[in-house]
Amino acid sequence: MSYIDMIKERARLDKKTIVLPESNDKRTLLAAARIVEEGIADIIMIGDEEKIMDGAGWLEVDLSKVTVINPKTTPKLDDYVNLLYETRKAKGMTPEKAREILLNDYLTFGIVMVKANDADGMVAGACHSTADTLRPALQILKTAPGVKLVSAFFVMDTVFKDQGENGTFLFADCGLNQDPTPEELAAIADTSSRSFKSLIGPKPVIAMLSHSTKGSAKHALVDKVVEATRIAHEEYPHLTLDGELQLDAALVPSVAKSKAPGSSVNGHANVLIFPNLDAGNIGYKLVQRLGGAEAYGPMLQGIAKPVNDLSRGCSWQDIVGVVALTAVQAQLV
Ligand SMILES: CC(C)(COP(=O)(O)OP(=O)(O)OC[C@H]1O[C@@H](n2cnc3c(N)ncnc32)[C@H](O)[C@@H]1OP(=O)(O)O)[C@@H](O)C(=O)NCCC(=O)NCCS
Ligand SMILES: CC(=O)OP(=O)(O)O
Repeated sequence: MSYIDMIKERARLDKKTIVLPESNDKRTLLAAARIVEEGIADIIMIGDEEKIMDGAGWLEVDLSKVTVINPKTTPKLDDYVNLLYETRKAKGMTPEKAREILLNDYLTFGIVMVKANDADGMVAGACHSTADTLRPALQILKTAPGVKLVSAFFVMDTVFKDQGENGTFLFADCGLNQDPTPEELAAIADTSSRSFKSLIGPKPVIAMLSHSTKGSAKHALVDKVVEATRIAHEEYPHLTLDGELQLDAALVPSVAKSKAPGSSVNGHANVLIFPNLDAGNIGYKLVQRLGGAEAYGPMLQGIAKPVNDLSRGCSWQDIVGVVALTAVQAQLV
């Protein structure tokens, strides 16, 4: 069974309700139909029911089992206005602004539904930038208890079944934190280890990636990863983690032996922590587009409730996968 089929099976065991607010996006409509058909999650779409059903008609898909909420007609609007106002009033939110936002911004509407426990999670980003998708989620849902930093990871299901966890890896941060400090990189390694255990496999082996292996290059960029590795060892001593490592020293045992003898990673990394968002975002797209991997994400970790993003380049199948993963995250909240 493929990785994502296993995740779908887990999602079906305790069905959750996921909001897909981008009801004007064809891939989202196709995904919604498939998700309900396969029993992966119950789906709520936001918008005008007639338009959504017209779209379904054009695409020849059945959305009769999807719940549609229209912000303009829902009796819950006043409750949501109050919730958004209360959550953001210290940041200048007024009841009038909250109403205006909720009537016009379906992403924020979906996030407020999750905050109000009227849905278990949300997936969006097929036709919104990551910044526009994640900003309201961070502002309204905030971090999970005990977590300082939210970060974004991809589940990468590669064709290399003898590597990673049966070919599956976690890559972070590929979507949110642009230039994490050493402390933040160490924290990303820790939350990535937890995400790996909950979604991929029992034994995360974490590589702190760099263009240098164990001092082979000198530069401030290298110093940052060396310091992040030191902090990770100090703060999270239970992790199997090493750095600074080049990608080949992280993934190829023979290269690890020559470049980083004695490394606890030893060429068997299944969690790759990138030094910044340029490396992470370019890295995941290379593995997806030239390496033929399935890429599910950007998934958020460290946020209070599951809200996940998509690439604007996603397929409808990617959306189905991210919804299944979101439903499993929701089972674990
Ligand atoms: C997401 C992003 C827009 C947030 O930055 P921003 O718009 O400047 O927003 P701010 O820094 O003002 O943060 C907004 C809120 O989110 C919170 N926040 C931002 N980043 C956070 C993080 N990593 N963890 C936890 N909270 C965070 C802030 O504390 C702030 O909360 P507050 O308003 O209650 O004080 C920004 O990090 C970004 O653009 N990241 C890159 C996204 C991207 O393009 N990725 C590539 C494609 S995947
Ligand atoms: C994850 C990502 O890169 O998103 P987008 O392609 O939408 O910028």
